[in-house]
Amino acid sequence: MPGPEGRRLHVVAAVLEDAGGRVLLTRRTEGRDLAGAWEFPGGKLENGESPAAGLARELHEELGIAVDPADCSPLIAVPFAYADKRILLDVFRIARWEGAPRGLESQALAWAPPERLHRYPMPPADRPVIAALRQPGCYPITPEPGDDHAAFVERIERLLTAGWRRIQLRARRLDRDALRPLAAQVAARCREAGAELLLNGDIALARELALGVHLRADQLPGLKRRPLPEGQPVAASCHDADELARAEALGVDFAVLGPVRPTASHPGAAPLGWDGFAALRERTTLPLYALGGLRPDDIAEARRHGAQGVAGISAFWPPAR
Ligand SMILES: Nc1nc2c([nH]c(=O)n2[C@H]2C[C@H](O)[C@@H](COP(=O)(O)OP(=O)(O)OP(=O)(O)O)O2)c(=O)[nH]1
Repeated sequence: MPGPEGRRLHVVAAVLEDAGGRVLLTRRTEGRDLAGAWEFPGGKLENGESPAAGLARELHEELGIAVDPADCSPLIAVPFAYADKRILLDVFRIARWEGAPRGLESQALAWAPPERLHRYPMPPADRPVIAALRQPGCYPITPEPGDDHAAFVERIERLLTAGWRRIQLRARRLDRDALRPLAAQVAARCREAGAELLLNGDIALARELALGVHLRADQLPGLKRRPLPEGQPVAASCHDADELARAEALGVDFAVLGPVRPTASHPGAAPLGWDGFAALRERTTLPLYALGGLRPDDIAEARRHGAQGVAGISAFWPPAR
């Protein structure tokens, strides 16, 4: 593995979507790194080029299309360490272009429906990009439910009305018998709204109620395999490289990494800062939510550091009525 001092290549890549929402992938040709893998079209930035101008150049050279750099909007920038190099995979959505894409370098092209993207063998650095395209950008976490469960459920409904589609129910002070009916009620509301619900920590209850589970970091060493089948989401809370490696080896779907900033809920924890977050991001393919003193409008900054989005409690939870 290259050390942190190793040079980082700035790679720009494009998400081009057709009228039906399909995404253009190109296949890496023989004789290059990662030959045969499908990828987002693009390439290495040249000295002095702005990312959008470099991407327009690459798309013209590789696909014969004309793109105005003003039509490139940032999606996510993923710092990633391969065995022999470090890259920043800087991905942009392209709002419009002129010409029909053709493989001018003998590369195969495929228009992939978004729900099938994960079936194409792609470089490891692309996993968080696909997550940013397909998965919710925010992951609200509930505070403790307290005694008034009806008021709690009403606030969950407001989270759903606000458009959040992936929620963690975090009720560590309720015993399982008290949690079961509340979790079942919240799960029913989430299902109606087409939202995912992950239960903090309680694998057995998640299994019983067919929910997802969000694993605490201290649960990771005791698990030998992913505790729920594919299709039932599994996530993990992580704070360092070891925990991320454990979560990835278990096959979790995504992780929450923090704290990025100081936070009232974890006053003793040393904040990672965005640079610390990005350094940990380099060593894992897991889609990550950044956590710790963040708000929904921090999503653009989170994506500049390789997170697909932000998670949090207080900035998401609606006020009492
Ligand atoms: N274009 C593109 N490159 C990607 C993606 N994901 C990913 O890890 N990469 C990596 C592969 C390469 O190491 C680097 C892109 O560089 P490049 O396309 O100029 O190709 P290369 O390193 O093989 O260099 P060369 O042989 O063309 O000179 O970024 C992706 O989705 N699109």
